[in-house]
Amino acid sequence: MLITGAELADGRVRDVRIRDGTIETVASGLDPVAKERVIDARGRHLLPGGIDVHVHFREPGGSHKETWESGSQSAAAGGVTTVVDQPNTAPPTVDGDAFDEKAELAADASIVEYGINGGVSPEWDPESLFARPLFALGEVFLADSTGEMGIELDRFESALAVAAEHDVPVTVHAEDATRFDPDALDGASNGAGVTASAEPWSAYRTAEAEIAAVERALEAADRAGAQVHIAHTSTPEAVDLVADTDATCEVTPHHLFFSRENAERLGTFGRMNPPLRSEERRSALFERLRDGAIDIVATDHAPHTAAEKRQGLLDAPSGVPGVETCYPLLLESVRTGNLALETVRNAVATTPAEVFGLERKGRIEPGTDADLVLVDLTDPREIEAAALHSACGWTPFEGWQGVFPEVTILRGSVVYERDPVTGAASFGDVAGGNVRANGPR
Ligand SMILES: NC(=O)N[C@@H](CC(=O)O)C(=O)O
Ligand SMILES: [Zn+2]
Ligand SMILES: [Zn+2]
Repeated sequence: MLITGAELADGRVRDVRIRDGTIETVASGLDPVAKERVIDARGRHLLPGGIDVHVHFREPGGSHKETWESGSQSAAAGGVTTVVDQPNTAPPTVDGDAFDEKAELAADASIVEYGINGGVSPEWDPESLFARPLFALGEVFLADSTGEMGIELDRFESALAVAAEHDVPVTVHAEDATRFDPDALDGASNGAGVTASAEPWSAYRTAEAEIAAVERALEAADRAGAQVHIAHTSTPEAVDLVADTDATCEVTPHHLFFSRENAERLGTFGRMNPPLRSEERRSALFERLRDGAIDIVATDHAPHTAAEKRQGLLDAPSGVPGVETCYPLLLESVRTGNLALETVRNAVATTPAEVFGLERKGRIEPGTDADLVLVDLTDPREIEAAALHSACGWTPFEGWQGVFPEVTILRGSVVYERDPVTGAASFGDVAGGNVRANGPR
């Protein structure tokens, strides 16, 4: 395949030749060879496929919310070519058998590359788990969230030690439940079918609870000599704590674009852990992304059905979908001049690949996997749930603008294409693989 005349994130205009799933040449003036598919990319940008290190595709056990098929289609349609699935499934991915069950589902249905994380719980079996090609350990929950997998500090410290021994990174859900404010939930509307404001949820799961948990997680990781990555960091204070260490952090699109000021309108669709923060913290978080102080944007794609979310605030599950709207929302911020394109490319692809050791991914260079996204930065579209592919059928970003992929390519094959005229989506006959498939770590 030859992609001609594409602009790269650094502004160079290049032709890119792909052979056997790998980028062979990035140069100017390449001519097509016989029978080669040519994609004329003039006027468009070619970016590395997104690497979303934090998704919940819900299988096994939660396929009414999402499946590997629907979740990976949603990823491909949003320009994401590698996802990392979290362990709070049913059964939780806390032993070798549960890993194997999930790995089989992913191998059968995922149209993007995937990593499968191992989980930590009182029942976890590190021996059988670490005998599998784990992507990472985590998210390790320091407070309960969906799936009630919260663990105590001593178990966290022993998990860090095992992970360090196996040289496996650890992703941490850092909230300290002892610093939640349960009084904030008094009187929270719990009427079924009432989309109560999410505001009490933000008052309950306080910013201080995140900051304290991040501090403790960083100290424990330092003591254990483990590589730690802080999941869905929602406060600038926590980002700054991480910046002072060799740990890494991620922020989600919902914490970059929504704040407590949206809690009323979103109702229970705005309930997630950690919760929405103040507008002041949101804008400070966005500023840190703009200034390159945030390593990674990951979505914490956490679909629940609309019916599940339409319960009262105390009963609705936490979490919002995001894998299909992440790259588009960030590219819209580039189009409107709020983010640099290289910042977005780094946060969505290059840095996740570096942090998690995916040497062949995240960059458009000879010798890397041809995981690519073609976008027209002059052509934003309205985000509509009906046009998205997650099984949950809704998005908190309904009505927002996003720059969506025209073509998504996985290891040299077209995995997703949008008809330029009708906008209809088509998915290629492509199977994603386990990015740690080189056997047990
Ligand atoms: N973020 C959420 O609010 N929910 C996530 C779990 C998690 O990431 O805590 C989920 O799996 O639903
Ligand atoms: Zn979490
Ligand atoms: Zn999560």
